[in-house]
Parts: sequence; C-alpha cells; structure tokens
Amino acid sequence: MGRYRVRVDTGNFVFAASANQVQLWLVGHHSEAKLGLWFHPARGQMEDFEVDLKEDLGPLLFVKLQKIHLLLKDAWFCNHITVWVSEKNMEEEQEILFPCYRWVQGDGIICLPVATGKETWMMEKEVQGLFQKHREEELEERRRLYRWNTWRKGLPLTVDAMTEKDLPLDMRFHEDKKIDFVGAEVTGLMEVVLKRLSTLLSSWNSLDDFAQIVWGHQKRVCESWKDDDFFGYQFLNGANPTMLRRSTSLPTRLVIPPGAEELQTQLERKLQEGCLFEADFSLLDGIQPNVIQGERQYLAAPLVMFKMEPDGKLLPMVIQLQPPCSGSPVPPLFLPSDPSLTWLLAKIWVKNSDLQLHELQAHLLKTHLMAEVFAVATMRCLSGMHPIFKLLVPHFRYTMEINTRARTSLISEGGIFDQVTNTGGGGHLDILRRATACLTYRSLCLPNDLADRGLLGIPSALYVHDVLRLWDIIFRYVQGIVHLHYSGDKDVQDDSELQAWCREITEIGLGGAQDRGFPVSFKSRAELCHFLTMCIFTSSAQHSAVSQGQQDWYTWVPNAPDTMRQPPPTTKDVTLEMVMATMPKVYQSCLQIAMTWLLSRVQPNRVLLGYPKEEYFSGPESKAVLSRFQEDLDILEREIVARNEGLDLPYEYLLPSRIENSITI
Ligand SMILES: CCCCC/C=C\C/C=C\C/C=C\C/C=C\C/C=C\CCC(=O)O
Ligand SMILES: [Fe+2]
Repeated sequence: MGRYRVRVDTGNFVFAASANQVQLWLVGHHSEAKLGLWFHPARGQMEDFEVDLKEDLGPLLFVKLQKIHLLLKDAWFCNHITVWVSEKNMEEEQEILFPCYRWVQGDGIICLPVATGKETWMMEKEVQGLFQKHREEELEERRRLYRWNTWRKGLPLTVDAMTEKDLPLDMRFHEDKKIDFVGAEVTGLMEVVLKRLSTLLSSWNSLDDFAQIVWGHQKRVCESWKDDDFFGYQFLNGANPTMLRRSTSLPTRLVIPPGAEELQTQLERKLQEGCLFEADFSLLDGIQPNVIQGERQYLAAPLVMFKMEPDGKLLPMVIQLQPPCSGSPVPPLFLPSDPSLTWLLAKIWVKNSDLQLHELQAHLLKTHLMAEVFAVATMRCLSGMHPIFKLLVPHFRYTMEINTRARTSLISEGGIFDQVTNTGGGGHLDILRRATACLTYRSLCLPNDLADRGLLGIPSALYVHDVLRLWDIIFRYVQGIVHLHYSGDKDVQDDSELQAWCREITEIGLGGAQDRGFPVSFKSRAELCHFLTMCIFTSSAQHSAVSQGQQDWYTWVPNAPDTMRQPPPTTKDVTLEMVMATMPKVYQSCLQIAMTWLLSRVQPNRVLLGYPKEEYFSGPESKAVLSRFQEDLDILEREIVARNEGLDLPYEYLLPSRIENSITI
C-alpha cells in the first residue's frame, strides 16, 4: 500500500494525441491494481495523476494500459509512463520508468515492462519467469507483424511490405518527416528543373554547358574535376571511399602490351615501395547495359592503378577500361601522357563505373539493406525489455520506410535507375546479387576492412582516420552497455533471444552468410560487442560517409555521369564530339542532380548519433555509459574541426554533428 504518482508522457508528433480514453493498471510482484484513471492523452503533454492504494503490490513490474474505443478509434503515441512510489517503509519516493515509444492502436491491453536496468535484467529467475510469459507473447505478436520477404532472389531479405503503407505504424515516417520527404521529392527540384530544362536542351554541346544546371558549393569540383590529383583524392575521401586498396601484386587482368615496358617498370617499382594502389570495377564485367528511351547505353569494368606520392597525393598511373577477353585484342591502356581528351574520357568512364558501385554496393546494399536485415531480425527476435533491443532500436528509426520507398521508386521497374543509369533495366539487380554474394562480415567491420585493403597509416586518408575513431567510440559505448547487462561470456551463451537474433540475421536475413564470415552464435561478450558495433556503425557512421558526399561530388555531372551513351574508347583518338555524345542527356543529368540532392541533404528534425529521443534504459550506470559516448563524440567533433582548418579540402562527412543515429534517407 502507498501513494503512487503516475505521469503519462505523449509524443509530440502530429496525430500523437488520442480522443479515446485510456485506462491504466499497475502490476507488481505481489498483485495488481486498476487505477480509476480515464484520460485523453494530449500531444506533447505530460499528464500527472496521484492515487493511494490499499493493496500491497510489491515491486512494480508492469504498467498495463488500454485505449477505450467509443465512437472514434485513433492511434496514440505513448512515449513512456513514469511512476513515483512512496510507501511508509521508504525513506524517499522511488522513481520507476516504463518505456513505450510506440503507437497504441486498437483496444487491446498493452503491457509495458519496467525499464531495464542492471538490477532488473539480472533479477532472480522467478521474476524473470513473470517477464518470460510477457516476452513470449510480445515476440509472437512481433513475428506476426514483422515478416521477411524475398524482394528479389540473391539479395538480403527485406521486410514484407509492398509499399510504405504496408509497414507497421511504428516503422513509418512521422508526419513531419513524410511531408518533408515527399515535398522535396516531388514539388521541389524535380518538376521545376526537369520540365524547364529538358525542353530547352536535349543534349549538351560542351562540357561547360553542364554549368547551366549546377548549383551550391560545387564550384571547386567544376574547376578541378579534370585534374589527376583531384581524381585520385576522391578514392580516398570522396563520395565513395570503399573501392581503393593497396596492391600486393600487379593485377592479373592488367596485361601490359608490347612497347609499354616503361610502364611495367614504374608499376613494379611502386609496388616494391608499397605505394601502388588500385580500384578494380570487375564486378561490372558482363553486366547488361540499360536502354533509356530507346537509346542503348554502355558499361565498362575498369581497373585504375594509382601511386601514392610522398605528399599524400594519389595519382592515377594507368586505366584499363575493360578486362582482357580471350580471342579479343589486348585492351588498350590509357595513360596520363595520352592526348588530354583521351585521358579525360578514360577517367570519366572510371567515375561512371564508380558511381554505379558506390550507389548500389556501398550505399544501398552495405548500409541500407544491411540495416534493414538487422532491424527486421531485432523486431522478430528481441523482446522490448531486452537490453540489446533497447541499445539497437533507436538506430533503425525510419530505415524500413526509406528502404521500402527505394524498392518502389529507385530500383523498381521504371524507377530512377531504369530512367537515368547505364546499369538500370535489370543490370542494377545483377550487380546487387553479385555484391551480395561477395559481401563478407569483415568488409562491414571497418578496422578489419581497412587492414585487408591496406589502407592503415595513410596520412591523407581522412575517411580512414575518422571511421577508425568512430568505430572505437561506438565500440566503447556498446561495451559499456553489454558489460552492464552480461556479467560474463556464459550470460551471452545462455541468452536464447540473443542467440536466436544472431541466427536469424545470418541464416535467414542474409540467406546463409556463415560462409562469408557472419556468426551463427555469440560465444563471448567480445564477439557480441564486435557484432553490435558493426550494426550501429553501419546504420550511422558508414551511411553518413557514403551518403553525404553525393551532392558535393555528383552535382557536377561530368565528374561522375550516371550513364554513358557511347561505347568505351578503344583507341587514343578521342574528340570533344565523342565525349559529348557519351555524356548523359539533359534529362538524365537533371535527375542525377535532383536525386543526389534529395538523398544527401540535411534531414530536418534529424536525430544525431548518440542522442536518441527514447529513454529505454534506467539506472545511473546506463546513463553514465551514454554520457561518456556523447563526450567521446564531442571530443572527436573538435578534433575533426581542428584538423579540417588546415586543409585545402575539409573532410566533413564524419563530423559527429552530421551523423544521423539511423538511416533515414
Ligand atoms: C544517379 C542517381 C542515383 C540516385 C541514388 C541511387 C542509389 C541511392 C542508394 C540508396 C538510397 C536509398 C534509399 C532512397 C529511397 C528513396 C528515394 C527514391 C526515390 C525518390 C524519388 C522518387 O520517389 O521518385
Ligand atoms: Fe542513404
């Protein structure tokens, strides 16, 4: 018995309030009590109530709530419920948090377990038994609501939703986000720019013509895009820093034709010095090019070799646009000493290929689609009171919806890829299948990936420096939460929900990816922390690194054209007419600019890494871990700002103040 002060906190979203009345119960270890509280939750409001109870409830375990439907049935977004208990034997009132953070729909009774703190989670078996029944019922409902779907064979599984309207309400964009996204997509640039310009020009006459449609601060790209050091810089710190690797031998595909012995000598010398690098786009070899408005497009599968100069500049040494093919002449090698237009066209072909693998492999597959697999498995396998659910779920905000929109508008039949890229029309799906088939766990774990690519210890590799710092900061945060809730490796091994989650990702979501290094179980806290760090890193920092550069580097279309309308050159005789006939038409160029603007713009009302809106954990220990995470991010912010001050080209995509907590665009 005692006095109970109850606070009901309603979300501040449009439509978060409810016209229905709500009934509450308090459920303790010994008994439960129905509170005679009928109230109408108001948007963004905290409503307080006070009741004196005669029953001895014992330690509180749940709050139960039920929306009473009379005439109107709406959805109420409940943030959380807080209860302050003051009883005779207590020196001070005890504050207890019951997180919700979801839409309450229908008139069923919803159980909100007490927030997980170290003591709750480690609670003796008997009480866990009470929770056990709740958790099983909750997961049964979640598995009904969140189902896997095979959108296309050979790709990671997705959530089962034809359009965003089929998604569970808790995964939908809130009203402000939806209005912003749809507004930017439909009425902003697309219609205005496309309609006006596509009537003026059907194709370009000179490379400078592209300046008619460029805007923003891409001036530097317009001025420098033809320079070799600017070309090389992009493989270190541009829109796609995932292709470069240090050469350990001369690539077998690089057949040196007679008469090019000097080149062979230079390559071998750089190899010996350990400063030979490569970017190999063989994944594109044999992909069927698109046909856009009846006009055939063309694809290449280039290889470019670089040398790293002592001053940190990465300079291209040779470009091979197609791999050798038996029965065909040895493919020509393009050199910086070739006629300027010839060398420029070879670099443009490399950047067209880079845009395809960047957007499909690095951006869509290795961040968006991977985060969706983690999100669906989390909703299907981890109950709401599980500490790993509470750690991860803020990092999946809006991801199912943005990915579902990608499947209906971007990579769908007739979607953006079909309209503007030379991999569209089905080739883009084959690239996604090939990329999925070679997607390894190590390639998602950045310290492993960067070591495997030989990219450690390069002063001019700013992306590398910043991702390694972020990986360590996220790892420390994850380790803090895991060690609070798992006292040793055996706790991890014995956690059935957690082990099921791991198997669901590897065996189901990724279609049996254990042969690519993904785990089917966690044997230790260390293994668990590594995997969880990868999940959070993928959903925040890595997405930021491969998304934010789109506008900077792709708005000047010649720097990375989205399609190519003529075959790759096979001789050194290249004219301006050939280059212009190869470049995208006005429509494709405008759509490239509109899309890359849409997909890399700063999201209004974004939630930053480390600053989740939800408060799932309770207790001072969890709060301390989160505070330290925020301090670490703040230190890194200041480090990067200071470093950038001394740079001709600042690298800002991994400033913590620009990293969203989840993939929302
Ligand atoms: C040259 C244009 C390239 C566009 C970017 C290509 C791939 C981006 C990779 C991942 C993006 C993930 C999700 C985007 C989701 C929705 C955006 C799709 C279409 C919006 C415009 C529209 O609806 O028509
Ligand atoms: Fe994205």
